[in-house]
Amino acid sequence: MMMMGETWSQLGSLIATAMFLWAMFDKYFPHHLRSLILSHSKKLASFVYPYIQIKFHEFTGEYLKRSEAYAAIETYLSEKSSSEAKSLKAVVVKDSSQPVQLSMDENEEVTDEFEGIKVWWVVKKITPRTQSFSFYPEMEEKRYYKLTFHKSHQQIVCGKYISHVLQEGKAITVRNRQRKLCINKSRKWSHVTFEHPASFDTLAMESKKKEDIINDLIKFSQGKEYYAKIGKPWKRGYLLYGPPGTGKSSMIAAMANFMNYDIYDLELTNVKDNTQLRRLLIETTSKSIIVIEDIDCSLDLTGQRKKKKERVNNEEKNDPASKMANGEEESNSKVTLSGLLNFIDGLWSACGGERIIVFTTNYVEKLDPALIRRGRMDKHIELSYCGLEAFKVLARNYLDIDSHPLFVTIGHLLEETNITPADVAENLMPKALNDDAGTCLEKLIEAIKTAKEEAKKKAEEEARLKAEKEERKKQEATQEDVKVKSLAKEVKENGVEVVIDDKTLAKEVKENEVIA
Ligand SMILES: Nc1ncnc2c1ncn2[C@@H]1O[C@H](COP(=O)(O)OP(=O)(O)OP(=O)(O)O)[C@@H](O)[C@H]1O
Ligand SMILES: [Mg+2]
Repeated sequence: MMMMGETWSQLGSLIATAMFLWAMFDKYFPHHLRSLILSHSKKLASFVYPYIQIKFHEFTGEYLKRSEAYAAIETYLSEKSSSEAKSLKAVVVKDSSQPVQLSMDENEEVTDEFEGIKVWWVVKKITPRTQSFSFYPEMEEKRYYKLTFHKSHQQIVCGKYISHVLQEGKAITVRNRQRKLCINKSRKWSHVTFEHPASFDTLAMESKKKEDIINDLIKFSQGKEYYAKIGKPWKRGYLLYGPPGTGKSSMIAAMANFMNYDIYDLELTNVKDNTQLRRLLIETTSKSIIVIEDIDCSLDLTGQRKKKKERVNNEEKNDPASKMANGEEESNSKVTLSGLLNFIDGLWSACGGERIIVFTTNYVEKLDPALIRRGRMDKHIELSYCGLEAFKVLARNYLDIDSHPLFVTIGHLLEETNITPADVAENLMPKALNDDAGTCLEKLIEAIKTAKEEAKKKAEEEARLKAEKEERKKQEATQEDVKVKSLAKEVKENGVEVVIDDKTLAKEVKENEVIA
């Protein structure tokens, strides 16, 4: 069967040849007569062949780079090709969840419709006339897509349809691509396929909070024009904070899966200096989440780098965050707070666009306010201990149940106890083959009771230590008071009339002691 677009195309070529022959007779015709004939012949051609053709070549430019438009068209047409074209070609696609993409073979034609307009696509190949050796034989064979449409639709096709094809082709590529989890070991990013199964459905937290985050992400992903309008780079910062095991890392994975983004897990201690940090940033692609986990532990980001000894005070000695911030963690990094701030919202951070930056921390109060102020970290999300609503999500995930008589007891216990979703999840996992939901819930109840008991003991112990400390302070104060009074008495007895209040005297006595 003769193809519609092809028939017109051949007719067009015929007319073009005729026009060429006319032009060859150029010199035999006087100028005014020649232009008259040409103008009429064009009208005739347009009347007989009222179609326009546009070619999209596979390789373009000086360095014969594969055209993005060609690739987008190929992807866009791949679904239509597999249902319409009789001869197909398998194209291997890198980093895609569909590693083989079917595309139409040479001279195959597919039809497409857009706003009631019919267009025809055909793929053509030009083989070079001279047979010469080439390092890139695939570039020697010049392929192109030819789009044919009626000239009355030129405005819609050139204005809307082509950009629709290119956008949709790119969107399909993004949808099908395998997402990456990138890590910075040395100066460069290396990546593995990102396959974390977490989703907002499996994330245990209050539904209102979850909805709020999802809406925020949707708004961000649709905000290209909005960000351009308000003159801000298209990026958003999230600060996730809360105790260990409350789901901060799981939330990042859920965000990446929801947005279909890559993850760049930035290990600041592996970054040599601010210049390297900037370079790593430039190498990130758009549609990605840049993560800095445990930002409080990553580096000393206090701005002014104080001496270690100055900063350590006794109360902080056992705190893991301060241990690392004080340089007990081995790191040769010279990344500074200002370098990091520049990374987040300096000029370089705007290249690429559509990026989310996430910081996580267990100790939000230890972070420099400049680092997490709104505008830099736009949304602060607290992930906290497990409540009844979060527990129900975990029960559905782990036990496939939405209700159970024991839920009431668990609800009461969770109200009184601080237990992380990680601990709840661990206790919900069946330990033996014949463990049913009831058994798992009972085990969880035991675990919460134990946690409650431990917390009570810990609180009692802390209260005891506090009381002891206060008692010690009181005793010290009394001793000092006695000392001051006896000194005052001594001064009086020795006949020296001193009018001095106790506090000033105590201060003087103390200072004298120090000098001695
Ligand atoms: N909110 C949650 N919803 C679902 N699962 C959770 C949640 N919180 C914790 N978990 C479970 O506990 C495990 C540990 O959680 P996750 O690594 O996300 O905690 P985190 O807050 O990042 O902890 P850390 O501060 O130690 O990095 C997860 O693999 C997941 O199975
Ligand atoms: Mg984590």
